[in-house]
Amino acid sequence: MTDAFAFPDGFLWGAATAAHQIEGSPLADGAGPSIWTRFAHTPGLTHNGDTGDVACDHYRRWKDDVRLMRELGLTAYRFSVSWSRVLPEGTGRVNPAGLDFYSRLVDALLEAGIEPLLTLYHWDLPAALDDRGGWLNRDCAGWFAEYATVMAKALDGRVRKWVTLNEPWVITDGGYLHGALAPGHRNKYEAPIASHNLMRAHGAAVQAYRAVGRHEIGLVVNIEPKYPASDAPEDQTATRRAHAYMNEQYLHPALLGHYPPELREIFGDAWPDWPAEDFALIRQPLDFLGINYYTRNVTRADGSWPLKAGAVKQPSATYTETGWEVFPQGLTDTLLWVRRTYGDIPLYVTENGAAFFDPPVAEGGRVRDPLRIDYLRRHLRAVHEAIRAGCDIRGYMVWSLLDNLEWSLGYSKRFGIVHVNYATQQRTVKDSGRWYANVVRSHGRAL
Ligand SMILES: CO[C@H](O)c1c[n+]2c([nH]1)[C@H](O)[C@@H](O)[C@H](O)[C@H]2CO
Repeated sequence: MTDAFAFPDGFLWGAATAAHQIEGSPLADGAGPSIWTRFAHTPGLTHNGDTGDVACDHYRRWKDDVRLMRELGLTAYRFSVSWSRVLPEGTGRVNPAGLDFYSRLVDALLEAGIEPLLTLYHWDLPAALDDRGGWLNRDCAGWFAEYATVMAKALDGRVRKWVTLNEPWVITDGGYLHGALAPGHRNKYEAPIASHNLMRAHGAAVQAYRAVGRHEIGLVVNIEPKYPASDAPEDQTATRRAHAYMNEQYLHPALLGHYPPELREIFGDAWPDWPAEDFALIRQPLDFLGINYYTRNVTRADGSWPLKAGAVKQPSATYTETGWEVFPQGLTDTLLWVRRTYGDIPLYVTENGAAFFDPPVAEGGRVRDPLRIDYLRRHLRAVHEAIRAGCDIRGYMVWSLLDNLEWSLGYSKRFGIVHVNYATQQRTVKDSGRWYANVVRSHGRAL
């Protein structure tokens, strides 16, 4: 086996999931509802009316799933905590059964030699806090800090890698600007406020963690590199606008202490003058960044609201079931851009994967998913190229361990390296899962 793809010692090989997408039992044992409990039970808002009431039944099958991770040889597992399972009203009263679920999960991971990466917020805000304004209420920073303190006191030491938010861009663009995600608002004036408050909450949670925790905390952002469709000035400026809106809007305040100027141009009178002290709160020293990468965007100027920038389909490219171009070079470009722009902060690829149409489980329990193997192989090679170019990349989490609830798309899209039969909850390791296990075993050399 060549050392062409030797990865750094200690590089973490993992898989990622999120509470609402896999756990099920959203109201079990004293848990409170989240905005996704409400959103999915609102007719017409999710594919087929799919909800997270059962999902992958991970709340009850977690021991089997940890066993599965151990069989795959994973050395890390990124998961999220359901805030309203632990704090049913979002603040105040702690639900011991909720905290105990995550404590037992973490102990089982450690027992299996798997490093937990814990995401505090992966989109499932307690409904009780949404009733108080949710991310539109500046008090959310204090609510999130209180929740971070509860979790750090309970788990820090066993959990040594913490993430505050998963993808503030998707939370805002989906939940407050375009309305495709919970809480389903479509409001150009609300979006910047929710977005800014999310980042204030991120900063407050980092401060709260550091008052209790002794390990590492970071932020996870989705980055979609933008490539101009032409040299035409309007396409160049549209590309710049899209890049600022999706890729700089969160890393700039978190790491540089200011927003890119294009945001005022995009939102116009909907972009407030933020209090200067907010940026001191938002810009907290971070131990790492998590980068979620799926695809790129070839961008041209168009009439879309409010960005006036849209994607140009690439005729010769392969596209996934979610309509995303397969473009591994974009991952290398992204990782190098982050290092160039924000310095040598340690990085994890905290999500990367693809939904393809998977055939049913064949006789003998095989799921042939060659397109996913090709996608993962090419993207892992792209990670290695960035490492060779000097990026300090410390781990890779495939999205996802299990087929799961793809938010508003319901169960129609399968990202897992393990197939889930939702009727029987039978797990079947796909060919991509066996392939990934071999890559992990060889520490990347089998790429
Ligand atoms: C816009 O793509 C984002 O980077 C993105 C893709 N994904 C995500 N963020 C979320 O973090 C996951 O919960 C999704 O299940 C996953 C697959 O859609």
